[in-house]
Amino acid sequence: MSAFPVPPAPLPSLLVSVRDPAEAEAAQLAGADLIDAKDPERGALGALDVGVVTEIVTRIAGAAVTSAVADPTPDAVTAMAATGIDWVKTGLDARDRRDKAAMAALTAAAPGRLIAVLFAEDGPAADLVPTLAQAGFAGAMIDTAGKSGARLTDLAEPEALAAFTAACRTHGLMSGLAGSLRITDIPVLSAHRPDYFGFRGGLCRDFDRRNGIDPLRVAEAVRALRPNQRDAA
Ligand SMILES: O=C[C@H](O)COP(=O)(O)O
Repeated sequence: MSAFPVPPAPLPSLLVSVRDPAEAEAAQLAGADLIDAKDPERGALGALDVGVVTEIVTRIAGAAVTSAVADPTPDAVTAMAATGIDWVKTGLDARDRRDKAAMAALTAAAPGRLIAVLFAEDGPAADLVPTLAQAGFAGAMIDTAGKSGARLTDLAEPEALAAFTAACRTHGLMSGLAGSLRITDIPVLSAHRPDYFGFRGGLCRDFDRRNGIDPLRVAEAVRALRPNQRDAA
């Protein structure tokens, strides 16, 4: 046995998607690690106006890490990066996944700060990770494109998720898992060791992602992520 204890693997962080500064503040105060600006009325990857994102950045004021969705064009990514957000997320659909030049143009618009959002509906993603790393993405996550039916766990086999997060670790990319997750998914999916879990609907009133964030559910998700950690208060 080693004389030195092996440090435990870092626990996944909690990303919560918010639509405005009030939700951002509520989610941060409830313990979210990563505040993600997104318009839930506009599907999986609805970008908010840059003015609203700037207000969210100002309201959070460094109390949590921030991210925001941008449309998949260099101009949109540049504009979102200029808000002062930490990370910019942009979707890569099945066609975008094959276009290396377009990927490089996107990452050049937010060097070191762009996260690729892949969709579970497009199939396994592990094989794409080396290409994403080469194109300059800082991270990659899997989400679901559809937000009214199948969840991540319906669309992706555990082996595919494990291969994806492992490939991200190998290639130095931050990894995330999302897609109509519920708090009860956390213990099961934690086995894949993603860097973060992305939530919206599962932390909203009535589990409807168009409703407001429920801070009690955010706090419950934090407890599920850190079962051995006592509340700070
Ligand atoms: O980035 C994460 C998404 O906002 C997750 O949304 P959802 O939990 O409603 O699928």
